[in-house]
Amino acid sequence: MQPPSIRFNALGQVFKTRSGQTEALRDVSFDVAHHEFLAILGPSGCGKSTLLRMIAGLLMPTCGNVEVFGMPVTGPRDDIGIVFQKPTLLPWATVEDNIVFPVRHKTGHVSPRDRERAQELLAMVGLEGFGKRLPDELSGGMQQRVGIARALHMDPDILLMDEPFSALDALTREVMGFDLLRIFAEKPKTVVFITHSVSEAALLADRVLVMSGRPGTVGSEHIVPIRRPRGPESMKDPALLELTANLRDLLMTREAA
Ligand SMILES: Nc1ncnc2c1ncn2[C@@H]1O[C@H](COP(=O)(O)OP(=O)(O)OP(=O)(O)O)[C@@H](O)[C@H]1O
Repeated sequence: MQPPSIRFNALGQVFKTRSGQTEALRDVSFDVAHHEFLAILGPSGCGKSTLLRMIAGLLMPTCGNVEVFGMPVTGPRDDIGIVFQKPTLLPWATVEDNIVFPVRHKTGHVSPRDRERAQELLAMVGLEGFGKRLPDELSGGMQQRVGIARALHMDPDILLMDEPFSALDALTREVMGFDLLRIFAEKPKTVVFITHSVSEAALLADRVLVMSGRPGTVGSEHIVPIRRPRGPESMKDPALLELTANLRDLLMTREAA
């Protein structure tokens, strides 16, 4: 069996600010298995984004540690891709140039193969033929697809997604969820996916962590009891509906607390 891709060891995070200190996370321990899709749910401010930033090496924990592939994280790494709530594309660069931006940033040049791969990824995210457009010429959903293609371009082993669909309308969001299922079925990755949508978490993930807070800690974990491949019909699966109802109850209780 493969060792876990990500491991949190008794991790804590205290932010010190001019107005005092905030204990954002306390004693967080969990693993994310190789090619597991883990969704994280939890009340606002319980530290979900903070967890992602620590996996990505953008923030160091104040106690405990986070390991990626068995090594403590000490800084940003190339084998982790990140998709944020907003795609933050360079407005003056074409869609294709945005997708190859990380490789240009890392190596200083872009090869014909890099451009070919950008085209393949555009097709994969449903944007074939849009490579020469500027971001402003695309809808919010299309821009978010470009952000996903950019995160996949360096073929990262781990993909971190922080509420990637929260700025989208409900229908686009649902379509993007099904697209993600297809993309990861073609090319499995270890994914950590933060969302406030219970049904999105249950549809996409192998396992759902529900955090409680604050300080945030792991409240409970739930295996998603439906098989892959998944699609629109999975939304009607009684096991998924039961899990969704349970998660919703849990979150309501936690939000109220
Ligand atoms: N750089 C920072 N400096 C000070 N406090 C911070 C910083 N980053 C996060 N925090 C605090 O840490 C706590 C957790 O924040 P975080 O953004 O991780 O929560 P979250 O669960 O992702 O919230 P949401 O669901 O609303 O996006 C919050 O109380 C936040 O104010």
